[in-house]
Amino acid sequence: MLERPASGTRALLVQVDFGQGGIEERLSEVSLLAESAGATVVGVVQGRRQAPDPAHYVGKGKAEEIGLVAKMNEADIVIFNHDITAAQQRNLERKLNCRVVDRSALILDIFALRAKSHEGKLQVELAQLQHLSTRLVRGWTHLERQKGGIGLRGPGEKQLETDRRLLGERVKLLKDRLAKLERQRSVRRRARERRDVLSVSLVGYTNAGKSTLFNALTKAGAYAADQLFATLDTTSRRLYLGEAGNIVLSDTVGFIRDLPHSLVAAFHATLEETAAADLLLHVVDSASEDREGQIAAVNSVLEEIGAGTLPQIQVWNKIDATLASPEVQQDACGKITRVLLSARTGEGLELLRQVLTDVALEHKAALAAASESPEPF
Ligand SMILES: Nc1nc2c(ncn2[C@@H]2O[C@H](COP(=O)(O)OP(=O)(O)OP(=O)(O)O)[C@@H](O)[C@H]2O)c(=O)[nH]1
Ligand SMILES: [Mg+2]
Repeated sequence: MLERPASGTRALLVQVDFGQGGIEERLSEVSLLAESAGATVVGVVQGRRQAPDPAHYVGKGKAEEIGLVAKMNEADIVIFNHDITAAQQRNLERKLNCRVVDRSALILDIFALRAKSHEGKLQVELAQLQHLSTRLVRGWTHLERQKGGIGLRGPGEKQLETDRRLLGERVKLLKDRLAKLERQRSVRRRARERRDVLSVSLVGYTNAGKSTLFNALTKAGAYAADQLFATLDTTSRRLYLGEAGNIVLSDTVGFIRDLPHSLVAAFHATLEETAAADLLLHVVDSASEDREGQIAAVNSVLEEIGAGTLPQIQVWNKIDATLASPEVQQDACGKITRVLLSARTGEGLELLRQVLTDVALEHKAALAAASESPEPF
């Protein structure tokens, strides 16, 4: 449904500074997003504003500059690293004479490229249709207001109604199928819970190194790459920890700042699985300039999916790039807060294994104590 930038698509990036800071990091992130979608970045236009312009998002002069740079660099698309309204998109496309894509559409696009499992594909399609349906409605009201409905009645209106109805039917079908898969999944999860195995989820910003760490710990061949959203489907593996026995470790989809809401909604089953863990290992790219911003973005998605209060230990990954030493850090009460390691070189991996072993042993002891204590009735 959404047009996908074909590989080799020449993209011009637009980043507007509203005084929120971290512009360099935002620019390098959107470049990586564009490349992850298969595009080649041919230029960047930056601007500065107090607030978005209602009609064109950017001002008139800036729009002209974007048009010029796009033409000069033979750009096929202009990517705004912002969410723009359907009306702004239409106005811009007309003005720039070039296809315009916003940040949400770009992220949805990458998810569409990456989805492998049946469930993942259904979730992405649902998110795309929901993104589209808000645009149909918004586009409609916008035109209605402008032209008092004239020119929108008759066959055109019928077409829009039909599109909306078909869209609604497809959305309902997808939701039903996903609900069925979710029921099956919760049966599997209950079976796992009955075995009283500690379940640990790797969560974190996209590209932090979750899959690399997952592979290093479990020797599984999960796909790890220098791309955003390399992982979409949750993979779980048993991890043997000697005296503590087995735990279940899950590799999950990465988070990003301003994750499109339709995606969070469509992926809520996958995300809920994250929320069902006993412990979260929050993997952080400690070498990123935007480290603190990424940690905050991940914690806010965790809150959104009801996982904000789960026990969490941060794993500061990529210490080979920061030259820090492997280390376990604790707070004033002795609670473990951080493990510094490198999933790539393996430095500090043993420390993390030991931390997990201790948590698993505590979990076992707590379960044993609970089963020994008399039933409440
Ligand atoms: N220097 C360095 N690079 C690392 C380390 N761990 C992972 N990487 C690199 O970081 C990039 C992302 O790694 P992934 O494991 O795919 O990251 P992820 O968190 O699973 O990413 P998504 O699945 O896209 O959310 C890859 O290029 C890895 O090689 C590390 O310890 N040091
Ligand atoms: Mg991954």
